[in-house]
Amino acid sequence: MYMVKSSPKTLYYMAMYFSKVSYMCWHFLPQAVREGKCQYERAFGKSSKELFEAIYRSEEDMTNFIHFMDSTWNICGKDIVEAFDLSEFHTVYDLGGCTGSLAKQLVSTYKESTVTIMDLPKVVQTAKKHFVTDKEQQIHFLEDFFNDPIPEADLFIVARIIHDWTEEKCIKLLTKVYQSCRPGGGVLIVELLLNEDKSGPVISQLFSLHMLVHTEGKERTPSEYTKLLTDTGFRDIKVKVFGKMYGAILGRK
Ligand SMILES: C[S@@+](CC[C@H](N)C(=O)[O-])C[C@H]1O[C@@H](n2cnc3c(N)ncnc32)[C@H](O)[C@@H]1O
Repeated sequence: MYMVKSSPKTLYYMAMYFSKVSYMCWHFLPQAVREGKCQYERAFGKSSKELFEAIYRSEEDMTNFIHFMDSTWNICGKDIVEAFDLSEFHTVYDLGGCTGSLAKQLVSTYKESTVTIMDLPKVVQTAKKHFVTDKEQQIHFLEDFFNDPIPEADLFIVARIIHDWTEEKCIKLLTKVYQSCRPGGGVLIVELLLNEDKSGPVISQLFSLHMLVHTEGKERTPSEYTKLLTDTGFRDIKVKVFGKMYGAILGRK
């Protein structure tokens, strides 16, 4: 079910990414801990100044990564979209929504909603060509969330985005989201959550190191996410911990 490439629940691409990319960066864990930074340059000789240029080093690397992203939500996307009742949010933006895997789960649960994905141009191109069919008319695409204006909407999804970036960039993005959010609208953060005292779960701790060796970010506790949201203007923060991999946090404007 999980290892065969053609299975609807395949984790083949995740295994390939971990063994071909993550493993190479983990090799430099001591340096990452000492320097507090990503190890792409040592592992692949590619500067990580533009993080996703390093992650998408080649067409093959990009395709593998976005397949890996896609596969997660085929397995646990339903839990995420049902964590809160999202039926009142009709215009939804999935920022860094990649192939549209979570967007598909959302529109299949909430028939009245449309989702626009904002992602980097080459991801958008590949997603349109290979992942989203013409039948999925509730799904649209736009580009760069850091540099382009984010249009007004009822709900913004930021799944596995905040954990990629520095505090400063997270604040910049969430402030933009707050400004584009309609009054009464919301933001849904989806991430692996650490216990408040950071004593676990082991999977979140491991992923926090994983983020250290190959991104600018880290995993956080529910109160750290709550603070990021309240600092950028959101209120009525609700947290849903499933006891599985990912948790969800909803903030309102
Ligand atoms: C860790 S992946 C998460 C993908 C997806 N949200 C998910 O949970 O499967 C981060 C995503 O952010 C996208 N991304 C990175 N920089 C971006 C930018 N400036 N504007 C839009 N998307 C960006 C990447 O291409 C990638 O799809």
